[in-house]
Amino acid sequence: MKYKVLKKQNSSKTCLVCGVKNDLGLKARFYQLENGELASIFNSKEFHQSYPGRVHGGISAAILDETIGRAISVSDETVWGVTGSLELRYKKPVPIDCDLITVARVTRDTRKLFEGEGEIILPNGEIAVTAKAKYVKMPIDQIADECDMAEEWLPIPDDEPVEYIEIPGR
Ligand SMILES: CCCCCCCC(=O)SCCNC(=O)CCNC(=O)[C@H](O)C(C)(C)COP(=O)(O)OP(=O)(O)OC[C@H]1O[C@@H](n2cnc3c(N)ncnc32)[C@H](O)[C@@H]1OP(=O)(O)O
Repeated sequence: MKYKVLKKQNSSKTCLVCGVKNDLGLKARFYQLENGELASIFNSKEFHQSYPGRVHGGISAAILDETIGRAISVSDETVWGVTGSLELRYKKPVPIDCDLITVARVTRDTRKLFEGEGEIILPNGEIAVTAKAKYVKMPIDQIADECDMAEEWLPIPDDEPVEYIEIPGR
């Protein structure tokens, strides 16, 4: 099924997952969808692998952590949080050299915490990895006290604007 993109989220400069200047990172892009979910897209590279040809489980954990954590911005972009817990189930190998879609949503939102779930979906529609995570809400200046957000948290120029995202298997 195809979903309309309502907004492309900002990215940071150096984050392992979204950092635009981190050449060894995933350079993932994050898109808010019309159905309230958040989708991320990244292309897995050889240097993300564990066994030959297979994305490292820690990389899958990282993309799920960030996609679920960012899903809170769909309803409130002033909320920031740090990961308190992350539980994963690795169901299928995730291949390298592949455009991978991760989709996430918030399942619980309280004054102090939010929880969410998400999955990495393979191009053939199979769900490769699922995760549930819990975040403790925290003001951004408490998470990163010496960070200048105007320099660190940037809109990404849209060379090729993405208007719709097809989520395989739906
Ligand atoms: C939003 C953008 C997406 C970002 C995605 C990526 C995020 C990251 O990678 S962050 C890096 C990894 N995580 C961290 O560095 C966090 C390190 N840990 C900490 O700073 C602290 O342990 C912290 C803030 C999680 C909790 O601090 P603490 O003083 O224990 O909090 P406290 O006020 O006692 O607890 C608040 C609530 O959170 C719950 N909680 C605390 N720690 C955890 C935990 N690890 N897991 C689950 N729940 C927790 C408590 O049970 C409490 O709930 P309740 O009031 O209902 O009992």
